[in-house]
Amino acid sequence: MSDASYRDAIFSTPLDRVARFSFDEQVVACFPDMIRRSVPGYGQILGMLGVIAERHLRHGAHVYDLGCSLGAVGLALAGRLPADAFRLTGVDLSPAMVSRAGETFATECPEHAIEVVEGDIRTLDYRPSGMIVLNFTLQFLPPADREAVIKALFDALEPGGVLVLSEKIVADDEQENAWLVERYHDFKRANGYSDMEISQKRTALENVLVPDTLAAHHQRLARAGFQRSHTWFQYLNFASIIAFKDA
Ligand SMILES: Nc1ncnc2c1ncn2[C@@H]1O[C@H](C[S@+](CC[C@H]([NH3+])C(=O)[O-])CC(=O)[O-])[C@@H](O)[C@H]1O
Ligand SMILES: O=C(O)C(=O)Cc1ccccc1
Repeated sequence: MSDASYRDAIFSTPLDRVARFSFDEQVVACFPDMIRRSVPGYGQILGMLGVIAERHLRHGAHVYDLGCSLGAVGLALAGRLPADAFRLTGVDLSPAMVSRAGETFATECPEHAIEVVEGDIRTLDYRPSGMIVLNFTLQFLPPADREAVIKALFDALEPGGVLVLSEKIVADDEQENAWLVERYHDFKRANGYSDMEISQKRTALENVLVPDTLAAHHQRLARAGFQRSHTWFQYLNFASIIAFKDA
């Protein structure tokens, strides 16, 4: 398969009926462009994941990248840490994503111990790990399934391990939320998306990407057993949390 990446124009023509958003071949082909133009702070978060791994990961520990898409998290870690510093398993439900990610690691960082597996993070048999990353993935699980996954990740983490959870969020306060969503749409417009693209994608994501509040995330992490969790990044209605399992 070609590794070409295209500009995201998926919602640029008027559709009679907007289908539910899915991570199919069409999305895979333009995914790097889509996520960079649609997720405020995406590049900054990736850069910081390498720094967090340097600080918190025991040498040689195992890392999970859950909902790895094209492998951006693994590439960010491999760009910053030597090959013997960690082993990584990327997991994704989309076969199109998994095959492209596997090819990318083989060409970009063949020395690093990185594997990609097709699987559902709700049913995976987790191995002990030092760091687990959910970079904009939990938001796509049905809300009722999220608690059990976070509990399973707490159990899989070794003492002293960290979970990094990046998510689109909704603010508790209605006015604050309206302002954040309006400015988020401005952000997309500034990145070249038309009003029609913004509106059709919004429809496609309804009931597919269901955001939680930051408070709901922190409470769920605490219920799962995490002793501490901090919001370390927020840019409009997108945020990243780090949660710690005591050593
Ligand atoms: N149940 C599931 N099990 C496994 N994977 C899933 C599941 N549900 C959805 N996915 C996968 O989660 C990924 C979410 S994208 C992650 C970006 C990446 N982390 C990045 O840092 O570039 C975020 C976004 O597109 O906003 C997709 O590849 C889905 O196939
Ligand atoms: O584009 C959006 O509206 C988003 O919320 C971000 C996003 C990015 C990539 C796939 C799905 C959602």
